Amino acid sequence: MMNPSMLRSLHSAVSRRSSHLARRGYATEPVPERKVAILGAAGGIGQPLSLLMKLNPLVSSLSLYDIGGTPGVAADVSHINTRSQVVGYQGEEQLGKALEGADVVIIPAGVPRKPGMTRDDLFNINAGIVKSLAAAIAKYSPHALVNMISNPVNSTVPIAAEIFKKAGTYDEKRLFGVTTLDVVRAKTFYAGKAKVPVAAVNVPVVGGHAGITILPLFSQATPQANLDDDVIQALTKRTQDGGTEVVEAKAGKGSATLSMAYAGALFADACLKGLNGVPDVVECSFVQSNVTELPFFASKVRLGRNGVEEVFGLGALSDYEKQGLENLKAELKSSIEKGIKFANQ
Ligand SMILES: NC(=O)c1ccc[n+]([C@@H]2O[C@H](COP(=O)([O-])OP(=O)(O)OC[C@H]3O[C@@H](n4cnc5c(N)ncnc54)[C@H](O)[C@@H]3O)[C@@H](O)[C@H]2O)c1
Ligand SMILES: O=C(O)C[C@H](O)C(=O)O
Repeated sequence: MMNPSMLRSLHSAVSRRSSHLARRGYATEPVPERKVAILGAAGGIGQPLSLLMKLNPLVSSLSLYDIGGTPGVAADVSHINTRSQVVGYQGEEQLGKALEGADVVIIPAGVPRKPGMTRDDLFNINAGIVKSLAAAIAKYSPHALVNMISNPVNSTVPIAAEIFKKAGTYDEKRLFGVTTLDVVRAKTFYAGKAKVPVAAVNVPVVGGHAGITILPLFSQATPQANLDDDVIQALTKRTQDGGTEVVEAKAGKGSATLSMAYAGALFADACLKGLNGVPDVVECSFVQSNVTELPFFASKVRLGRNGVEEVFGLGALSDYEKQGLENLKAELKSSIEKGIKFANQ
C-alpha cells in the first residue's frame, strides 16, 4: 500500500509531466484520454504513421487496423515507452473493435501510384476500399474526426461524405481530406528559394490534392521574399508535381510514405489539439466549403472541440493565383462528382 508521502511524490510526478505537456502547447491540464485509429496501418504510410502517433503524448489508445500485418506492427510499436496503449486488429471481423470509441480515425488504406499513373487511376480500387471503411466508421465511430489520406482525395472525401449521409451520421465538421503534405512541400521548396529558415515559413495551399488542383499561395507566404515571377511559377509547379517527383524516384515501389506519415501525424496532432481545446489551431484541409462554388475545397480551417470551427476564405490572390484558381475548378468539380456518383451507385 502507498503511504501519504509516496502518494504525494506520485502526484507531483504526474503534475510535472502534465505541465510539461501544457508548456509544449499540447493541452491544458489534465491531458484527456484520446483514441486514434489508423486504417491501413501495416502499409508504407501506415507503419511510420503508427510510429509517429505512438510518440504523440496526446494519444492514450492507438488502434492499428489493416487487412493483414497489424499484429507485427502493433507488437513492435507497443514496446516504445510512451503514453499510449497499442492494439493491432486484423481482418474485417475486427474492424468494429478497432474503431469503437475512436476520437480520430486516419485512413491511409489503399493502393499507391506507379510511374505514369494519375491519382485518379487509383479510383477503381480505392473508391471501394474507402466506401466500405466509411460504412464501418458510420456504424462504430460516428463521432470521430476522419482524416482521409487515401487517393484520389478529391474523390474519396466526397465518397465518405455520401456514405455518412446515407447512414445519417454526416457532420461536415468532422470530415477532412489530408492535404498537409502539399503544405509541407510548399514550405520546404519556398524556404530553399527564399533563403529563409524553413521552421519560420508558412504557405497556405488551397484547392484540392492532385496536379493543378493543388494551388500554393506563395503571394501569402511568410516571411515575405521578393521572388521573381518565374521562380514563383517554378515553385508552384514543383509543389503540384511533388507527389509525381517521389513516384518517379521510387520507380515502381510506391509513392510518398515517410513525408506523408510526417504530414499525416502533423494533421492528426492538430485535430487532437483542437479536440482538447487548444486555441488557434489552424491547418489547410480539403473540407466541405462555401469558399468557392465547389462543394469541397481545401483552404485554411480552424480546428476546435467539434472539428472544423471556421473555414477561412482565400484572402488576396495574385493574378497568377487567380488564374490558377479558375484553371483548377473544372477538374476538381469532376473528381468530386465522380466520388458522389460512385457512392450513390
Ligand atoms: N493524401 C496524401 O497526400 C497522400 C500522400 C501519399 C499517399 N497517399 C495515398 O495513401 C494510400 C496508401 O499509400 P501507401 O503507400 O501506404 O500504400 P501501401 O500499399 O504501402 O499501403 C496500403 C495499406 O492499405 C491496406 N489496405 C488495403 N485495403 C484495406 C482495407 N480494406 N482496410 C484496411 N487496410 C487496407 C493494405 O493492406 C496496405 O497495408 C494510397 O492511396 C496513396 O495514394 C496519399
Ligand atoms: O502522388 C501520390 O500519388 C501520392 C500523394 O498524393 C502525394 O502527393 O505524394
